[in-house]
Amino acid sequence: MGYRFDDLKAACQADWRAYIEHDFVRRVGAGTLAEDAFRHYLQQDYLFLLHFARAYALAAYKSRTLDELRQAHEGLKAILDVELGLHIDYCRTWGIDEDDLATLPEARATLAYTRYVLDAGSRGDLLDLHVALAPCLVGYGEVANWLESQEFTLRGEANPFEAWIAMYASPDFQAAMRAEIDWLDTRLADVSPSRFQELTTLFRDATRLEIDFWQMGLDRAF
Ligand SMILES: Cc1ncc(CN)c(N)n1
Repeated sequence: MGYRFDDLKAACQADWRAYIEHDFVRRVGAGTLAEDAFRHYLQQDYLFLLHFARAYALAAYKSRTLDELRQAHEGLKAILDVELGLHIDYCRTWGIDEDDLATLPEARATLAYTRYVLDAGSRGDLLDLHVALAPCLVGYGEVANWLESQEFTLRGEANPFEAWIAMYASPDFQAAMRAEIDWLDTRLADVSPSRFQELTTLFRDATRLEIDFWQMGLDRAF
């Protein structure tokens, strides 16, 4: 019997729930997050996305087939042309312009998470890299779905974070999340128990670094 993406989540259930249901996320849903905490998060997320674009470029380098190269190219385009573009527009509505973004100091949580993923991808193969990237892509899709299912979530214009939730609940983002899960399900089906343990460590570490990223926003930490 092969492994699936859900087995990775099941192996790190407590960390995964702590990530998806973090206080930062709850306050975004309820519309009660302090504005300066959200602004700090948005600024650091710009730096995060730049490094994640590099991770997709690394996925291209690690590719062995034309299909894998195309997949890496699509991932890179999705970050550069869609998510980063939306992010820059969205930052503007929060009073942060592109020049401010270009000169931001990098917080430790941003540094730790992004370099961890790039290192995991450099040392390992394409599957290691995808597993290290999965909490990012799959996690935010799940955060949006979880918020949409919660009674405390304030919908519509009354919630200052509505557009942020909508971005990750959008059909495009959800489709990208499902495609990533399908790809991981196919790859994980063939791995041995010891390889699955190695991948679980990567997945757990990346999930814990996502938790630190939310906390960095709440604490306005550098
Ligand atoms: C920290 C973080 N993790 C995930 C995502 C969703 N791509 C993001 N924008 N920022």
